[in-house]
Order: sequence, then C-alpha cells, then structure tokens
Amino acid sequence: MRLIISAGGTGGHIYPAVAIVEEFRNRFKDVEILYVGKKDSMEEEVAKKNGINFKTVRVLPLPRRFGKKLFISLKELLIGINDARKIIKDFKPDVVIGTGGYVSGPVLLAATLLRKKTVIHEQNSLPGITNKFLAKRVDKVLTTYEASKTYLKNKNEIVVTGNPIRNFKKKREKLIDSYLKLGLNPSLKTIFSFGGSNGYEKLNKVVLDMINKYSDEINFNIYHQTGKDNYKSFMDGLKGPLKDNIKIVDFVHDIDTVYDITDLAVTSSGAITLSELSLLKIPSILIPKSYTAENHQEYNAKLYEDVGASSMILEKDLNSSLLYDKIKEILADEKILEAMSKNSYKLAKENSSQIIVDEILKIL
Ligand SMILES: CC(=O)N[C@H]1[C@@H](OP(=O)(O)OP(=O)(O)OC[C@H]2O[C@@H](n3ccc(=O)[nH]c3=O)[C@H](O)[C@@H]2O)O[C@H](CO)[C@@H](O)[C@@H]1O
Repeated sequence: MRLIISAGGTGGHIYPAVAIVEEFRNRFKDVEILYVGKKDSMEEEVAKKNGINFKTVRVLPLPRRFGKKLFISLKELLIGINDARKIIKDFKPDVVIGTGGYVSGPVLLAATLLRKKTVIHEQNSLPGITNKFLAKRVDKVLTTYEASKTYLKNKNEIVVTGNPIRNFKKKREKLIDSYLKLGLNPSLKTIFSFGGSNGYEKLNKVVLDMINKYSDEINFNIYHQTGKDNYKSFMDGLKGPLKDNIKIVDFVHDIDTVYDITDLAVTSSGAITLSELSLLKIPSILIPKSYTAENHQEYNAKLYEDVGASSMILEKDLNSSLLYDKIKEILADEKILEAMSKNSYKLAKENSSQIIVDEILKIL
C-alpha cells in the first residue's frame, strides 16, 4: 500500500495526519508513506521527527481580498499543483489524504486531476477554507462533527469519524520518570499551560505576570509552553530566577509525557487539543483564542464547559489574579478534579484513527 498525506500550517492539522499515519503503520507493515508539505515548515519538522519521508510543494495562502497579492498566490498555486503532480506521478500512491491547511490544496487538487483516490478529514465543526474548496472534488469527506456536514458538499455520504489522535498512553499514570524527565516535583500537583501548537501571546502574558507576582507562594508545578516565537520575550520578562517547580519551554515534542502528569490543563481551545484532553480525561481551564475564524474556539470551549469538563475564561476577562485564583480553587478540591476528569471523557471519541483508516480502505 502506498499513500500520500498532506497537511500544514499548525499542529491542529499536522498531528491528525501523524495519527492517521500511525494507524496505517500499525496495520500494514509494508505501507509506504510520503508526507507532502511546505519547505522549512512545522510539518517538515514533525514528519521527519516521526520518520515519515517528506517532499515539498511551493504554495502561498490565498489572501481573502482582491489585489496584487492574490495574483502572486494564484501563480504560486499553479506552481504548487505542478510540483504536486510530479510528486504524485513519481510516487504512484493508492490514495492521497488531506487533513487541512492551505498546503493540502494543491496536493489534493493535483491528485483529483490525476484521478487518484482522494480523502479529506476536517477537525473543526466549522470547516476551514481549503477543505470547503476540496470537499466537492474528492472521493470521500470525513468530519469530526455532524454539524460540519452543513458546510461541506460531496457526491458520497460524509462520514463522521471524530478526530484522529496520536498513540498516547490511554491513562495518566503520573510516572516518577515523567516528573524527572521534565524536572518537576512529583509531590506537587501540576498545571500544564500551553496555547496550541504556536503558543498564545495573551496566555503568555498572564502566566508571566502570575509567576512574577506569586512565585514565592505557588505550591504547584507549572509546565508552560510559550510557542517558538515567544520564548525569548517570555524569558526576558521574568523578574527573578525561576523556582524549581516552574519550567518554561518553547514547544513540547513529547506531549504524552507532559499529559501524563497534568492535573489541570490551562489552554486555548483548538479542536485537537480538546480531543486529546477528553481521551486522557484531563480537566481544563479554557481560554478561547478570540481571533479564530468565526470565533470557533469559543464555541469549542463552551461545549466543554457545558458538560462540566472545563472552566472557560474569555480573553476580555483574563488577568493573572483571576487565573491564579481559579487554578488554586480547582487544584484544592479532589472532588472537583475528579468530576471534571470524568466529564472530560464524556466528549471523547475512542478509535477515531481506526474508523478513519477503515473508511479510507473502503474506497480502495
Ligand atoms: C489559531 C487557530 O486557528 N488555531 C487552530 C489550530 O490550532 P492548533 O494548531 O493550535 O491546534 P490544536 O490546539 O487543535 O492542536 C495542537 C496540537 O499540537 C500539539 N502540540 C501543541 C503544543 C506543543 O507544544 N506540542 C504539541 O505537540 C497538541 O498535542 C495537538 O496535537 O487548529 C485547530 C484544529 O484545526 C483549530 O481548532 C484551532 O482553532
């Protein structure tokens, strides 16, 4: 079996692609996989870290307004389709799969022109622009939510599969090893604060402020991810040396280890992050990124708040003392933590990767 997979831009598109690859590898020992993305991108780094062969196409995002930039992007899109055609002709895949991000546009488009079998997966209830465009043209559309069907048209029935999640440990075991690896104190509760794959400036600002104000009294571990571009400014903003129970990183490659010891996640509400928290039964404080398309992160967070899995704080209300008080309140009460953990699992969808691979196999 030979397959091409393409997704780019953010972890929310790239990690579902990795999860699908993992499931194919579990089932077919001789599967040949090629990841197609942009040069020097997050997808290139992640694909290579996961031992997936990687090839590049040239592509730019399409600006949403008419103008000179639109012509440059359209020209680049044609070049990208041509790059993808060459890669597909050379690799001869049985199927080409896209999990979103604009780089998957030319790849899937070229595959349809070459009459290859094609499948896309959408992670959010409100589909991204690339998937909306591709849906009409591909052989199969898979979604996470029933609601997405309203926005996507396809000649065949659209199948709801849930979000594919990487092969994480199914249960948090709080292994001493995990604490040691991360340099944290095993006798303290742990919060993991992170802003999706690219970090979150507003969250950085309040976590920094919280550390600067309350460092001497914080009696839990903090593992905070800043995002690659914001690490330096975060570290420059610290008013004193970090205590041993606080660790700051730019990006977490082994997120499974961090999830293992997380008692409470403080995070934005991207679709994949939420699916992971559910599967691992992790309670959360959610701060939706307010600038996301159609405010979909607030919609996501509301769903989790409504089942009692999370407490939501809107950006406009966010400040360090409010966040600190909320964290202390939740961590102090085992019963609250337990209830949130149970409720988080109510929104979990097990076996999504298996269902997705089953659906792909059906069209081959
Ligand atoms: C700003 C924006 O538009 N964000 C979108 C983007 O978010 P984003 O790319 O942030 O995606 P998610 O929050 O859904 O998922 C992040 C993924 O990256 C991984 N991770 C994250 C941080 C880290 O240090 N290490 C790591 O491995 C997480 O485990 C997860 O697998 O895609 C999501 C899914 O399409 C959307 O719902 C989000 O709204």
